[in-house]
Amino acid sequence: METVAPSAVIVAIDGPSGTGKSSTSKAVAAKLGLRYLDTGAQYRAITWWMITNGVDTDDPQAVAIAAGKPTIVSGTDPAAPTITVDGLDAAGPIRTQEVTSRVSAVSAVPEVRTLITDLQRSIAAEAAQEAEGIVVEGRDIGTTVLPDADLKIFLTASAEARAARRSGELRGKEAADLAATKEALIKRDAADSGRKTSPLAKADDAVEVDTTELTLDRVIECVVTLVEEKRAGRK
Ligand SMILES: Nc1ncnc2c1ncn2[C@@H]1O[C@H](COP(=O)(O)OP(=O)(O)OP(=O)(O)O)[C@@H](O)[C@H]1O
Ligand SMILES: Nc1ccn([C@H]2C[C@H](O)[C@@H](COP(=O)(O)O)O2)c(=O)n1
Repeated sequence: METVAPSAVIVAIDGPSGTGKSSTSKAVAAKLGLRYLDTGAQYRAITWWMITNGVDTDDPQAVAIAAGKPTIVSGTDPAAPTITVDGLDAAGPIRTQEVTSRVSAVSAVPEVRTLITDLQRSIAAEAAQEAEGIVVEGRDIGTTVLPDADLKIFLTASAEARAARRSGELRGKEAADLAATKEALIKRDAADSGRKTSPLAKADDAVEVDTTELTLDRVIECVVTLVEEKRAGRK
């Protein structure tokens, strides 16, 4: 029988693209001594594998057949998260524009979701047994992957704020204009929210935090407080 450390805490952080899930989750995990899992990176990794192996990402059947082939490994240290595919470091390649534009199609394929969801659950279970717990961020963590999480957070922000944040990241690199960035965000959110299998959604028992007018530090502080309250309430 699996044993869970009595103090272990499982935190699910979901929300649309650019709301601050990764930045917040990493910082909260680091501050509280928890592990950290970026589930978007796993969907990006399998997408990258499909592209480099010539699988047509617009063909759900082809994606489903290939889904079990790559081995994806996530490192969960919030100070240095890692992701490998078949032993290769995929941290850089999974952030390309090509992967970003194809990841929603690949992640909508049920066979892909089943495999990645199982992987996510095993990583969370290991963190609950061997560590103080984990912060898992994504789109369907509170609703599907870890419905019994101790704390569920759903981050939101206006499309304008999210596009401005993303453009700030891209400045000097791809120099994407604000309108195009906003349009791409809205398109990806619509695909992620509209798919049949475990779409992007707020769990009924999630705490919603609108980050539009909040600094990142304020959001981190807010989530740390919610986790600490949850832990204190269990003593
Ligand atoms: N509250 C905030 N105020 C200002 N900038 C923020 C805030 N939260 C996050 N950011 C910045 O916005 C950008 C996107 O944040 P982050 O990558 O954490 O979002 P995300 O929700 O994980 O996005 P995605 O789902 O696309 O991976 C980063 O440059 C981050 O520093
Ligand atoms: N739990 C998750 C996490 C991510 N995805 C898909 C949908 C996203 O557009 C894509 C990339 O995520 P990001 O790196 O932007 O957080 O991965 C999902 O379906 N479920």
